[in-house]
Amino acid sequence: MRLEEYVELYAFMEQQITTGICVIDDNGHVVLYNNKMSELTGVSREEIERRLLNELLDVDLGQHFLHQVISSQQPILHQKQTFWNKKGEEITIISDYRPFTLSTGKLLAIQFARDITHQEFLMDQPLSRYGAPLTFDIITAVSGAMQQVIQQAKVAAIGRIPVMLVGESGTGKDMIAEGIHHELSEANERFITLICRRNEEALIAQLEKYIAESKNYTFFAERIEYLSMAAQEKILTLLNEYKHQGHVFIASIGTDPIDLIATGQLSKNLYYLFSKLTIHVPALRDRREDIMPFVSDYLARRRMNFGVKVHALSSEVETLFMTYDWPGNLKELEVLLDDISIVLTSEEVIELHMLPAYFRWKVKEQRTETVSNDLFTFHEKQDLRPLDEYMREVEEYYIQHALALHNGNISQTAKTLGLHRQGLQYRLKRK
Ligand SMILES: Nc1ncnc2c1ncn2[C@@H]1O[C@H](COP(=O)(O)OP(=O)(O)OP(=O)(O)O)[C@@H](O)[C@H]1O
Repeated sequence: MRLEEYVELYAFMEQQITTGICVIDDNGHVVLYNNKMSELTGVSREEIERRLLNELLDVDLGQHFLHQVISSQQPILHQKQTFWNKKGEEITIISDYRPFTLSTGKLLAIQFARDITHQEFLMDQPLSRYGAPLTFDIITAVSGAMQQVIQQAKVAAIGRIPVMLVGESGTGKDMIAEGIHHELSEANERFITLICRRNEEALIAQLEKYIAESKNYTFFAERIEYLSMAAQEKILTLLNEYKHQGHVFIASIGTDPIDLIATGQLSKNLYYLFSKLTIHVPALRDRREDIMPFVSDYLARRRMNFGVKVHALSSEVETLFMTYDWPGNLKELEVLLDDISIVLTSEEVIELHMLPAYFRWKVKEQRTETVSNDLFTFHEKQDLRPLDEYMREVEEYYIQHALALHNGNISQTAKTLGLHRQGLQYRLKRK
């Protein structure tokens, strides 16, 4: 085939393929953007070509990764992202980012984005970030309190007892529920998460479908207090109706069940049905011994999956981690480590200046008197960070504050901040 014919064919294929493709050059300009990518982001090709990617996209479609690939010349694979595109649609993709050098020496980075929005919607549970079944071995449980949690969870698994997991957000109740599923005396067909924060009609339909099957399932109703009373009563009826089948039922709540019942957020009868065994999962601040083992485990996974060298925290960072209160528990620690590691290449130790500004602010807020100013002043060149990165951290901090002042009410917060509700939701979720 002649070169021109090949180019013609290539152009056709590039626009027909169902993988989103975005290519940037080493100046951050978008040099190729196919139809599928436009469909995913809601931004037209004409709008985007020859412009700077981060100028155009309110959508963080992995600019960090594209820039990182250009500078490191190393591929980054299998990155899952959920975002709201310009048309307000929730999209989930899995991307590979690869470097490419043209014969002219020009450096490019290519993103290949696989659209898994539909599968994600149909899936009963979020993709496990461990890439392996979530057994008890994966859970960090060095502290006596967590060892006891695992012990109780194993008893529940052996006896196939309904369990209520009680604990703050981010303590890993979902992992314990899945751990129980993998430890069952006789294996169940599947672990099905009923996400109570989403559409409750869909949730009831999902439960109705599976519960009537002859196969045995493990149902995990995550944060059951988010359901309306009517939905809770419906679940209760279904569970009673099928209680003689071999299904296993687990539920979680975020706070004390007695308070939830008193405030009308939790059905007393549903609570009794689940709480043959109630397991309290302690907050991270009450089991600080689990912090460093979790960090070591996280860094080991990072080294294995991304080929980075990081293996430790500096003593200042370790002290900070051990004294901070972690209101978002292990999930907060994990997200922070994600944010730090995304920019790591050859560094071996995480130093104080690598901590994102939003985290320094949070620490400062918690302990205004005790924290040294060093955390917030940028007097060394190495403390400076790219402006867009810094501004995003400021933005996140500001939004979190505004939300707290509005008691978590998204509509009111969005109004105060002059954003559409969807825009605020996108900003909250892109973390
Ligand atoms: N003990 C743990 N060991 C390892 N990872 C943990 C542990 N606890 C939490 N994590 C991390 O935090 C995530 C769980 O956080 P998640 O917010 O889902 O917890 P949760 O208690 O189920 O919260 P929610 O009440 O919001 O449903 C896991 O995906 C895991 O990555």
